[in-house]
Amino acid sequence: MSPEPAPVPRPPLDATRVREVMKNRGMGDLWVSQATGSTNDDLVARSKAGPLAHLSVETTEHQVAGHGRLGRGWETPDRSSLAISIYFRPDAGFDPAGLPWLSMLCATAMVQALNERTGLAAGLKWPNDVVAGGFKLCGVLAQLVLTPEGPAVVVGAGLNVSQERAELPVPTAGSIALLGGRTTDRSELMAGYLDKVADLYGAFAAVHGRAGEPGPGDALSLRQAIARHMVSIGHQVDAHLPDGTVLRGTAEDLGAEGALILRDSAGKLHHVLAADVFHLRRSDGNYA
Ligand SMILES: Nc1ncnc2c1ncn2[C@@H]1O[C@H](COP(=O)(O)OP(=O)(O)OP(=O)(O)O)[C@@H](O)[C@H]1O
Ligand SMILES: O=C(O)CCCC[C@@H]1SC[C@@H]2NC(=O)N[C@@H]21
Repeated sequence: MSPEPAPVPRPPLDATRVREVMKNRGMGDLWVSQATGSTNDDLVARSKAGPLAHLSVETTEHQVAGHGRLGRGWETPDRSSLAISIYFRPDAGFDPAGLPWLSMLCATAMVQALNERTGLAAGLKWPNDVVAGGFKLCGVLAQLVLTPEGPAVVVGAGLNVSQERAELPVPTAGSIALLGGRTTDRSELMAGYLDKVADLYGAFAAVHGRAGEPGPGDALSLRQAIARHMVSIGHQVDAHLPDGTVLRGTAEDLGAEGALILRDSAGKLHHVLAADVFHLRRSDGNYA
């Protein structure tokens, strides 16, 4: 009989390491709790209680009441996954049209960090999921917050790191450990993710109004940086809409307004907004 595989170690997060990256990238404060309901909720509450520094971050070792898109739940077991929420408050005021972009920006940052750090071929399942090997590794949730200083955004990412199969809630979910990723070091993964968020934010700010040195190609470069990682492009997909109908088409590109551009069988183009999609699935039955 072969011995049971050794369980993946689950050490505590090294907050010093994460803080160092945040300091180097000019980010805000970091709060780490042992357990909480939802890191998004915590950051929203903080932002309403007093001014927060732009790019402040909330994380927890154990999130017990995480939430996902459209009111779905999100499971983040103790030390085996990451729940990271980031506060975005552009100096020049936040244009709410930027909300889907911030969500896609964070998902893309996670894709880039996973590709570099774990060696997994991660991709973006538009609008807000990060997948690898046909499994969902990470989900992203952006929330608009009305703070006393004006509108701001909290974007939370939940990353499955070292869960075993039985610890994942649905068959379409995967973890870095299950997929054989090179590292399950949550501190490294978190630092890598925040570093990529800081990189991509420059391109976002050029378009959506934070003082900076926008280059003329920045609007395009953000869209291209995101589109490059979208796994649906070139595949036939079914967009399940809130009214129960399904729009089927080949995913062609990411539109200027953040919409998925689908071409139906009659050749007609449809711009589908994230807010209008209940589920996006490949028409061939594969998850991603
Ligand atoms: N740790 C987790 N990993 C993956 N899925 C999770 C996890 N915790 C909860 N879930 C839930 O499992 C379900 C998985 O749905 P799935 O992501 O496959 O649907 P989806 O339509 O692709 O999601 P989305 O609306 O985010 O695109 C969702 O309800 C999701 O919130
Ligand atoms: O796939 C989804 O529907 C999005 C899941 C988002 C989960 C993250 S975990 C950190 C943050 N806190 C929450 O309550 N939700 C997000």
